[in-house]
Amino acid sequence: MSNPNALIQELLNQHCEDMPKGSKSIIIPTIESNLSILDGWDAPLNYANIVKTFTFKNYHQTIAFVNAVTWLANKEDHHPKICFDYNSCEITLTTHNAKGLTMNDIIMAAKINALLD
Ligand SMILES: C[C@H](O)[C@H](O)[C@H]1CNC2=NC(N)=NC(=O)C2=N1
Repeated sequence: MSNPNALIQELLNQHCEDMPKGSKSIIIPTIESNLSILDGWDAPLNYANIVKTFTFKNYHQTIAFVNAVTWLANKEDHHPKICFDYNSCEITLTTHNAKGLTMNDIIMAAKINALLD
């Protein structure tokens, strides 16, 4: 088994790909092995999506993060659901065109975590 940092770096080196309508979602073992290296991300809804809640000190920090995530989403053309409050932000990733999870969601999760490194 490769070291987690190398696997995360591999994800960070990748970019989201175009997923036409009807694209296949990834299988549960692939989701689980990636989640085991992605700090804080869970698949609570029967692997339909992955979710992580980030917490911050105040609204300035929260919206700076939200702005960074929206910038990344447009750059990668893969758009998460973002719910935020004064000091927290819940990100939900799924691939609408696959009606489930694809590697785009895994890549985005790694890139979102890296925003806070
Ligand atoms: C045409 C465009 O690339 C697609 O509609 C993209 C845009 N962003 C997307 N974001 C997400 N989360 N799922 C998609 O299927 C998706 N499709």
